[in-house]
Amino acid sequence: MFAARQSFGVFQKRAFSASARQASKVTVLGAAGGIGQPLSLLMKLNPRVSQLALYDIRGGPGVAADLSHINTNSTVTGYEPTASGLKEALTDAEIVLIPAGVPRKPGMTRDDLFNTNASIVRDLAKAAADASPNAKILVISNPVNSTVPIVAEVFKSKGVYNPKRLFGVTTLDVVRASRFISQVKKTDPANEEVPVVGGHSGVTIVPLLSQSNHADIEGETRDALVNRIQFGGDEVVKAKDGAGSATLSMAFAGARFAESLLKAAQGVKGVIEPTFVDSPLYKDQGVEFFASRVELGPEGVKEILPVGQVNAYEEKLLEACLGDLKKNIKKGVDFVAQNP
Ligand SMILES: NC(=O)C1=CN([C@@H]2O[C@H](COP(=O)(O)OP(=O)(O)OC[C@H]3O[C@@H](n4cnc5c(N)ncnc54)[C@H](O)[C@@H]3O)[C@@H](O)[C@H]2O)C=CC1
Ligand SMILES: O=C([O-])CC(=O)C(=O)O
Repeated sequence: MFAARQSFGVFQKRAFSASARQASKVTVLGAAGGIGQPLSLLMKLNPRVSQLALYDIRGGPGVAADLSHINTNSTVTGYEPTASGLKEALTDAEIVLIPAGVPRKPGMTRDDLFNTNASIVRDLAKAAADASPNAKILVISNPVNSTVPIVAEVFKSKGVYNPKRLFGVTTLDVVRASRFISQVKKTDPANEEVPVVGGHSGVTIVPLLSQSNHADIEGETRDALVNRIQFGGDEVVKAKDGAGSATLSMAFAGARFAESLLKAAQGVKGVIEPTFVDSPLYKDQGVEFFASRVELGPEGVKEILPVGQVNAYEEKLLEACLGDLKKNIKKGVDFVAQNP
């Protein structure tokens, strides 16, 4: 008990000095949704955030009024679903989190969401390129493998694209990998880190168990674990039975990634997160975006770390990933070319 209280005190003290260092406005687009609400709550609890701007096509001001009663120092503002509301929400943002769009129902793939979510993300990206061209853009809306290239193309068309500031949020995959491996090995997930590279759907999700604490996992146990990490999203979609996909674990993961970016911006060194970015790693194979471990810095991406050594099994997983990923990326790029 004493140790727990003591570490809480240390956390509070560090958090206070961080918040005193720099004002950080965080904007959430899609803030009234299943992910948006708990994600906004976690941002309201983050002492590194000074201003929280909440926008949704419905319900933004209500969520903002509710959260604004929480006794942390940040201000919370909800915006009307108008062009000027969106512009105000985005102006001066350091971080823009985008969980706007429809979620899956059982039987759907993430790619089945493309027709609806592509135009939602394109339009929000246009507004962000105009109102907050220097913000770090964190794309949660699926299919991430395509929506991130959509944002890139929109920013390019407006002459404000900076690949260091665009991120597909794949943190949930590493959160799941850490939890699932700890269940297999009966360990504390706090001590389990499994790099997950590639993209964010099915076989494009490539867990590198050989780089975890348990490189010895083999055979059926390995196959089942890899499959569970790749299709963890489906597990939740099925259990929710038509009521959507992961929201609470995604809010946790999104808040972790935003916190890492804020930390790096506020001077903390050595912050590393896996994320889906404009990446040189497989460009020679025509794959422009790829998730890998990335060191974050004040500008966003500081250094994209290599995939590292993989075994023959993982080499095969990577092959399958790259084929699908290339198609998903092209679909996003083509969409903006055909529907500017
Ligand atoms: N990257 C990841 O790991 C994950 C991504 N997702 C994706 O996140 C997205 C959101 O999921 P949920 O929050 O569960 O859905 P939801 O339907 O509960 O919430 C989406 C919200 O977006 C809003 N919205 C729709 N169009 C908008 C627009 N043009 N501007 C602003 N807001 C708009 C809706 O009004 C709604 O409040 C889905 O596409 C889902 O597939 C979900 C889980 C994990
Ligand atoms: O599975 C989905 O549709 C939502 C998602 O991306 C995830 O939970 O990883």
